[in-house]
Amino acid sequence: MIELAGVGHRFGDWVVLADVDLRLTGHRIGVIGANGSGKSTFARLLNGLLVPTSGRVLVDGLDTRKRGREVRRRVGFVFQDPDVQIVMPTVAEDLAFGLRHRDLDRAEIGRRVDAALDAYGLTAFRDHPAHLLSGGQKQLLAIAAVLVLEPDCVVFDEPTTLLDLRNRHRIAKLIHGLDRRVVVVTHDLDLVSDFERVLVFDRGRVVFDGPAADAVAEYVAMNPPA
Ligand SMILES: Nc1ncnc2c1ncn2[C@@H]1O[C@H](COP(=O)(O)OP(=O)(O)OP(=O)(O)O)[C@@H](O)[C@H]1O
Repeated sequence: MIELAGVGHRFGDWVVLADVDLRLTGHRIGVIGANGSGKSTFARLLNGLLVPTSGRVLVDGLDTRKRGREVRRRVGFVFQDPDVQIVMPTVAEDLAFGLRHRDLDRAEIGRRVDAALDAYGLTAFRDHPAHLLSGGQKQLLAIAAVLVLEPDCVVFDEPTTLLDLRNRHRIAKLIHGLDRRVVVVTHDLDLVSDFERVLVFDRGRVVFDGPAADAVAEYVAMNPPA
């Protein structure tokens, strides 16, 4: 359970988020809204990548301000650009990286890496230099590297923006098939079109919170053609 209570965030004097009170229940939660409306900032608050300048974010009751490490074990984060997330030279090493900081022996790490390679269609690329993968493969690897750590919830910040249509479909399918809570920030309205809950952000506030079709209609109505 992720809960935001009286959350606000500013960068210097610039108010980016204000008065956000939410309980993130439900399996799939979309986040849409205009450029600069605070979506990415909101997403980063959910696993303590950022801590709010006012209010509290609690993950299973743990305050992100004090318990960031435990929070990040529960809530994984996938960045828009996989290049900022891929840290090791090869695909298998990158998948193993996060697992090394867990209390697991080498054999178990190997088993989990093999399972992740298989699950995400990356087995043929096991020893491939990660930086030479295609954009779509890199995004798959970045997602796999988060999922291999088995977080309860995964936050995606614009996961399809840099992808061609084929890879966009691939990532959309993967997100839809996940058996854990997902929070997806996106301008790709189709990606969240069947989510049970979509938040619409406008100038740092949540202005709508409801089923996808209604949220998208609200967002479209807020932005009529010029
Ligand atoms: N590190 C930072 N320092 C100062 N201002 C920032 C910082 N990060 C974001 N901002 C500002 O905060 C506001 C909200 O940014 P944010 O990235 O959360 O919006 P967004 O809704 O995700 O936008 P987009 O759809 O364009 O990605 C913007 O005005 C942005 O310029």
